[in-house]
Amino acid sequence: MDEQKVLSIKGLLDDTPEEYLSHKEKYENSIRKSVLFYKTLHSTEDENMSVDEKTKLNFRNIVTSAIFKDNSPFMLHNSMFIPTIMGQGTDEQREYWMKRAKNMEIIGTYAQTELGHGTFIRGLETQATYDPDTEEFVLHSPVLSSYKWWPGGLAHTANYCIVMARLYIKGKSHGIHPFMVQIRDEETHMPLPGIKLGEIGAKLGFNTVNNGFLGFENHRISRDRMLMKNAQVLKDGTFVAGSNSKLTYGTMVYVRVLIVSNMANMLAKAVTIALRYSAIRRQSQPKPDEPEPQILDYVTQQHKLFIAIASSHAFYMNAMWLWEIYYSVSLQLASGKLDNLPELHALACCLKPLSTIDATAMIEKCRLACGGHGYMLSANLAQTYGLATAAYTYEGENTVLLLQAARSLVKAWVGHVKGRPLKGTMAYLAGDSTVKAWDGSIDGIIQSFKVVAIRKISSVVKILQDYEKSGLSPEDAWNKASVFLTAASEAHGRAVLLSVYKSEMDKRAAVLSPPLRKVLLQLVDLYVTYWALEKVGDMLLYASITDKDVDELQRRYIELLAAIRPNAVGLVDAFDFRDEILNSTLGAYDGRAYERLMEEAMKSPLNAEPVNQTFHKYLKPFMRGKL
Ligand SMILES: CCCCC/C=C\C/C=C\C/C=C\C=C\C(=O)SCCNC(=O)CCNC(=O)[C@H](O)C(C)(C)COP(=O)(O)OP(=O)(O)OC[C@H]1O[C@@H](n2cnc3c(N)ncnc32)[C@H](O)[C@@H]1OP(=O)(O)O
Ligand SMILES: Cc1cc2nc3c(=O)[nH]c(=O)nc-3n(C[C@H](O)[C@H](O)[C@H](O)COP(=O)(O)OP(=O)(O)OC[C@H]3O[C@@H](n4cnc5c(N)ncnc54)[C@H](O)[C@@H]3O)c2cc1C
Repeated sequence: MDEQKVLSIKGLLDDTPEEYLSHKEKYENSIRKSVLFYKTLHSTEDENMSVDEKTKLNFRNIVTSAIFKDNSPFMLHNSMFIPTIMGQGTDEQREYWMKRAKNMEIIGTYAQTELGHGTFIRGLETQATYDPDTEEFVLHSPVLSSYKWWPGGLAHTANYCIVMARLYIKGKSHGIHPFMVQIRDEETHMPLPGIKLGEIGAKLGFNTVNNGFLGFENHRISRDRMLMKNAQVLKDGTFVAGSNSKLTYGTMVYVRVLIVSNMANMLAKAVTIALRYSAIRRQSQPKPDEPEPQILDYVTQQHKLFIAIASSHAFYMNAMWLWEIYYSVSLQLASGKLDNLPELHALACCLKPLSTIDATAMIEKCRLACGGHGYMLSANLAQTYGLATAAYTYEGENTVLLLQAARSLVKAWVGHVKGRPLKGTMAYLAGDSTVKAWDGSIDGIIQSFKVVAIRKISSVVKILQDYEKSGLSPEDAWNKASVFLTAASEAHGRAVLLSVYKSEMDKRAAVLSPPLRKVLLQLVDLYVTYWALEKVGDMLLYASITDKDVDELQRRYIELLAAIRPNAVGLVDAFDFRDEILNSTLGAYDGRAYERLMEEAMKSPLNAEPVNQTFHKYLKPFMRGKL
């Protein structure tokens, strides 16, 4: 895909800033641009690349950033509707639906969350009752809380959707399964009979994604609309269970992995904006006889921003590593081999939360590092924050996912104590849990993070066991210990993030030019040292670091900031975001932030006239005491 070609399409980029459009106009404008973009995508698509690959490669970098300061109403079509057909449909269903979906003959979404349930999938109330007489499913929303609520594109855009509903056959529940449901007429786009649709209203962000609600009133669909790769309903109503009920949740694992790479992208955008602005912004005069310095020369500013560059690299390396695991587990699942699914699930339940927690916090720090101009919507930092912070919640709320990971860690540890071998990314738990002496090397610090994880996991297992010995039920013990369970998962996630970033960089270092290797490894050192200082309490408690070692670490950290400073602008330029994609008055490549701020200000509708009509209508009479 030639970005130049896409970005040069007339009408893709806005003349009127989206900030000055109404809620309805924003949506309508997004549809207009999404259609323009997709027409380009299809007109220039390389036959060998699947649309899914193309949209994954390009959609994220161009559509969601360049022509939207928000996400597209088509977002769920690519990120969940298509992947669910691929992962949950039979060969025949895939053959039929993928063709229509890839060609954009239909637009879909993924409707799982309900007004009353998001996290607790087993609590979903939308019913799909099988009628063997007509070989149909009857979809019904029995109560208000069972209305689907949140799915992107559901309100006015999609005409099909994957509905996750509770399957009933002869009065018996068979759990949650995916159903392909047409929700709007393909010609008139009117909601089909028995289907209530609407938009859920304005949000902190995602205001062009068209998140909607969906209620069913005994709406009938044919039997072949249940996606039956993992479980089947035969004509006579016989239910054939899948090898693992959680295979139905496969799309969520896929998206959680996607989110890690998406956070790398979001954070890279934000730090490019903030760092470039910090290079052109001059402020204060620490030295009376010298000009105002670039704010990038303030070490506090470097402390705010350089970790964001390193974190984007770390998330990217971890995401690529996780994708490899995802694809290999997916191949194993296809051949019925399920034993690596729990580890993939646990990994995704660690890395999705940590990457979204860190990215959200660091994007906000990028905004704050730009002072007043960072508060302008034209800087595109607030919107980037809004997009990133949504990922804390969607695709599995972070606390809940960290608790899921804790389930796996506790099971692994209890098994290890009983002599069961540990494997994969949890194998290190069998390692030495005492650090003889603090080894301030990067590998030594990473080892210390592993020791912290081992110690936190083993101690929370002890807490659980003590609670149960005291008479608490396993569920109550789990809830009582849950703060420390999430802390143990975070510690495991940190150890994974650090060790994968280091090892993936070491693999690549050999092929890098010496100057590039030096700079990129400085970022690894900065990342590891930053987190050792952030988690200095854990280091003191579990990793036998002394106050002298901490002092040394602090000095090393400051030296690393100074070492990175000369390459800081080059490092964000290397993310290679076009100005149209950054979509920011502060982050443009030419550094003309002040001129762009003024240009954008003049686009405010209020600047169309020197005196607003409210002066004569309200102010003047008021000020003359005549109101
Ligand atoms: C910029 C644009 C382009 C890129 C953008 C990138 C991404 C954006 C794309 C989409 C985002 C936009 C929209 C968002 C969509 C959504 O949010 S869709 C809805 C998502 N909803 C969820 O994720 C719900 C979260 N809840 C759950 O996953 C489960 O309910 C939970 C696991 C939390 C608890 O379920 P429960 O049944 O109670 O689980 P148990 O604790 O009993 O565990 C049961 C066992 O099952 C195993 N397990 C659970 N989930 C999975 C899984 N997904 N895969 C494999 N295994 C799973 C679990 O480990 C337990 O096993 P054991 O019993 O321990 O052996
Ligand atoms: C921008 C956005 C887009 C979305 N798009 C879609 C979409 O396209 N399709 C779709 O189906 N859904 C979508 N969602 C919904 C999303 O998946 C849910 O919001 C998410 O799964 C969280 O569920 P919930 O909102 O019910 O929160 P809850 O689960 O009600 O969480 C509320 C609080 O309860 C806590 N909590 C809940 N359960 C537990 C537990 N077991 N232990 C401890 N604490 C717990 C949570 O930690 C949290 O603090 C979207 C959400 C957002 C914000």
